[in-house]
Amino acid sequence: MRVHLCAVGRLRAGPERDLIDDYTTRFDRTGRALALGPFTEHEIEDRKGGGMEAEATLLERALPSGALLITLDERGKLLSSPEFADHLAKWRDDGRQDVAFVIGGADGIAPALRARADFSISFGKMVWPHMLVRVMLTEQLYRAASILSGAPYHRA
Ligand SMILES: C[S@@+](CC[C@H](N)C(=O)[O-])C[C@H]1O[C@@H](n2cnc3c(N)ncnc32)[C@H](O)[C@@H]1O
Repeated sequence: MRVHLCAVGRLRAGPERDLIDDYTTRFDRTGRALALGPFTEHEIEDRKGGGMEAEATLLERALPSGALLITLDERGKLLSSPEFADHLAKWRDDGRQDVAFVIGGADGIAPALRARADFSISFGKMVWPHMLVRVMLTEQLYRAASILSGAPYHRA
């Protein structure tokens, strides 16, 4: 199952980029034997300042057709890391070819796009900067792959 991240904003070189590259490299390596990955990032940018509606249009365009749509949203579902790993495994075992995680911009994800999500994940009730949410998601993807492979990275 290919894993996509569709996110608002371009992440330049720096600590967040380094962390994401590290976690996604690890995820791809660990996920290969589990039929998880590769990971692909799709960054969108609305240069006209059209807000979350314009961003939603660009995000929709970036979504691979037929992908399972998962939004990252503070109003979403709280999961433990093993539960997240179980969800990934279930989506893969259901025969999904692509799963796309969507992270919004400063104003969040437009309600219409949120409404059509297959699932929504919360990293807690607090609002995090979107670039940090990218880092957290990629770490959790690597952690999930480690859990599913039986590697000792995750200690509950
Ligand atoms: C700065 S936040 C936008 C917050 C905005 N008030 C909203 O209503 O979504 C940018 C993006 O980061 C992600 N995000 C921020 N906090 C999050 C959390 N606690 N759980 C999951 N995703 C979060 C969401 O995708 C959000 O669209």
